[in-house]
Amino acid sequence: MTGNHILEIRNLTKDYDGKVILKGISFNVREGEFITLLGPSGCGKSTTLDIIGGREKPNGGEVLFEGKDLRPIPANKRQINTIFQNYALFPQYNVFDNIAYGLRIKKTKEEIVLKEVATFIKKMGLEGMEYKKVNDLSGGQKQRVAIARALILKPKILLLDEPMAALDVQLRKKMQNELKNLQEEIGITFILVTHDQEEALTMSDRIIVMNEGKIQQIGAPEDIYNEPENR
Ligand SMILES: Nc1ncnc2c1ncn2[C@@H]1O[C@H](COP(=O)(O)OP(=O)(O)OP(=O)(O)O)[C@@H](O)[C@H]1O
Repeated sequence: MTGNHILEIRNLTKDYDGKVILKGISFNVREGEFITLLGPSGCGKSTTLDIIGGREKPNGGEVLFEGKDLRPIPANKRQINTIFQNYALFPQYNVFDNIAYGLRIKKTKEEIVLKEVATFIKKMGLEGMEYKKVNDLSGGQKQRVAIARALILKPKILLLDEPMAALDVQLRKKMQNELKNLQEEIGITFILVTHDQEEALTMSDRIIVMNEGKIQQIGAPEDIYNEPENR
């Protein structure tokens, strides 16, 4: 962690059809940090992530990436990728083609695509599965394909929207460890959304506790655990 702020969120507001969802959200994210947005269903965690990723526009406030206003930059031009709960993989494609997708869209030379995909297949422990359809994979394997597909584009920030919510408890623990180790190894910034307190406490450098469109507390896991400002 270098201590520089890769992302600055200032006073974000958002409403859908007159219903206020975000009521002025502000926080900074340091480069290389593992940060978690924790809060109950409907508190605005995913909406915050969608604004950072460029899938939604805020009504007010600013998002700065490396000090520059992100708002005019379309989602596909941001150095930010997202992993969703259902992974949004292409079921008709095999593992290799799913991972290769982003590079091919960018018209990367096939020679480089082959090399890069092979690197990520190895890194994610997916050797031998290259030609399997993604629907024939286990939940954990699907998650690894989704991670490889996102990381191959070399984003500076990876957004993770409840990626482990669909996994059973044992696999969830395993994938939490894997994800944490991977983040430490590659050193890029992760922003995780979860409603699972234990997940937030075990994985994060800092936790942002949200409720009803507001931030209630920001702190290291031990601070949040020892001195919670609410339940
Ligand atoms: N595109 C949309 N149009 C209308 N309302 C929306 C839209 N997206 C989200 N909402 C509403 O905004 C509120 C906050 O949703 P959001 O997904 O940000 O919450 P969350 O904290 O991530 O919760 P969850 O874990 O349930 O996704 C919810 O009441 C949701 O119904």
